[in-house]
Amino acid sequence: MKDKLIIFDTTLRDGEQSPGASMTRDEKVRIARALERMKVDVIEAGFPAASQGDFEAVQAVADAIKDSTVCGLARALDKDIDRAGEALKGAQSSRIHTFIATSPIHMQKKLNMQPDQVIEYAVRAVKRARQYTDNVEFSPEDAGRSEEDFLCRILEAVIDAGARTLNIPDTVGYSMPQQFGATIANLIQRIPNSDKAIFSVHCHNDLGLAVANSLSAVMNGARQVECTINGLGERAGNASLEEVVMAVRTRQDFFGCDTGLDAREIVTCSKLVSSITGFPVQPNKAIVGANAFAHESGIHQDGVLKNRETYEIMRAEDVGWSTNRMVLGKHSGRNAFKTRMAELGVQFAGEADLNDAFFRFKQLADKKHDIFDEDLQALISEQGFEAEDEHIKLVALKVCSETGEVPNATVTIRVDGKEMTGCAQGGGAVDASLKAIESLVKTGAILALYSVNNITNGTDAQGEVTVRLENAGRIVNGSGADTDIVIASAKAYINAVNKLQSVDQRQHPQKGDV
Ligand SMILES: CC(=O)SCCNC(=O)CCNC(=O)[C@H](O)C(C)(C)COP(=O)(O)OP(=O)(O)OC[C@H]1O[C@@H](n2cnc3c(N)ncnc32)[C@H](O)[C@@H]1OP(=O)(O)O
Ligand SMILES: CC(C)C(=O)C(=O)O
Repeated sequence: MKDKLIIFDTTLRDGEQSPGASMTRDEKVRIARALERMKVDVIEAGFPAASQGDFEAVQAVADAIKDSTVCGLARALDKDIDRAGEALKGAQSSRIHTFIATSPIHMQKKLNMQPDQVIEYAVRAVKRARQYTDNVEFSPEDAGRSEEDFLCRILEAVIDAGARTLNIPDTVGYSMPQQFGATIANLIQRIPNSDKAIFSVHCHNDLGLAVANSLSAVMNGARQVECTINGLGERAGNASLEEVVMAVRTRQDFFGCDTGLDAREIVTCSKLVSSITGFPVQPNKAIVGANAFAHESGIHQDGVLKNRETYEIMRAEDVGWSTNRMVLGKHSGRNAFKTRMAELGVQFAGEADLNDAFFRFKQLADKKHDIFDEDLQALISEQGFEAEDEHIKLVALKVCSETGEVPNATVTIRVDGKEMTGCAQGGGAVDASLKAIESLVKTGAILALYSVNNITNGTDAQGEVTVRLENAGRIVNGSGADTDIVIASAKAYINAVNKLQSVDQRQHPQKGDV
């Protein structure tokens, strides 16, 4: 039977201490419910003495949550502890978390207390908290910069006073993983009554080491980790819940313990916290970033298509993504391209067809950062147009358009292998270009419709132009796509002319007709 690692989520308390991340009572309840669905063991809902609003928020979370323990933070002061005790009255299972700083700098400069006085405050606070609940947690704040001997003294005293969880905070993110792990191991070994309490850690990310320090502590006997969704928290944040949980789960061989969390709720929780706080999740964030399970490069995509585990150590579905993603871009290869096309219902007749489409795809990918399904569909439908009786082809297009001047277009087309060039002016670059083409093909058709859709978003998006030509009762639609709207328009017009003339050819075949 594996050891259980308790997950103590402090998104609603330390997470809320991120400048700009404060939450209303109802928002806290919504997040708490999501955490409960994820089977988080302890939810630290706030600091009831901080304000009437936070008192009510903790009270509301305590009333709403049934399966997780609800915790409130309190300084080592009677008034704070009484406030926490009151706020948690309605909880099915409650915990009071009381703390006082133990580092020389905090004791001298902040608290203005002697070490013995700090121990007195701590013991008194734990005893008072025990009047409200058996479940009392004590934290020696700034333990990362505290003397180990003093930590041993104060922790032994608070265990005797009734604390059942001893949380060792690296309050300013100063510790190094090996050193922090050694501290945890030493405390467990040196404190005579340490077996009566669970050791916990609470690491900050000032040097980007919050998760590493937490995991090092787990390796050395800590059995509770305090963490937040998306790593939210004071300054650079706390250890990120999703990273801790998935590291321990993915490397059970290494840690020998696991959490009881339903990790499939992680992504939902992450999105909820991000939307409520307005803190976006960076795309390359482990586990919950948009790119965490996305592959763009051909070699990786090919590997993943052959066997997912070549480049994935977790399954996207196991943390709540619907699936992993193959992102098509300029680094992609044929295997991924063909697979995505098959998913879109496109089968290639043979290797030559695939190569042709793939070549056009790479050309597009060089022009455009993100290739979406719509881009691929446009690519294929264009390929379809070319396969039709396309005896007119666009060779070159030059447009002159400047303020105060009438736009001018020069177009070269190839008609049955013969190049011809024409010029025209127009009301705009598109108008001039279509008139220049018409001056060469002379369909006499009416332009019945012209529409532009940006296939995807962004200024480098592909534009898809549709034109409708009418001539002597015949109607054809043509379309063309390009990152340049004027070129897309010219392609669409020529596509429509090709269709028109192929209809003409079928009805009135005339050799050499343009
Ligand atoms: C590391 C952490 O994350 S700890 C949690 C941090 N979170 C917060 O501070 C958010 C909630 N805080 C608040 O709303 C306010 O700071 C309150 C209501 C708690 C206190 O407000 P105020 O009474 O105006 O005090 P203020 O914040 O200016 O100063 C803190 C006081 O608490 C004392 N104090 C700090 N920590 C503790 C402690 N653990 N136990 C006892 N006293 C403490 C300080 O020495 C200082 O006392 P002083 O005013 O006698 O010098
Ligand atoms: C209250 C304690 C656990 C804390 O938030 C810290 O030390 O960072």
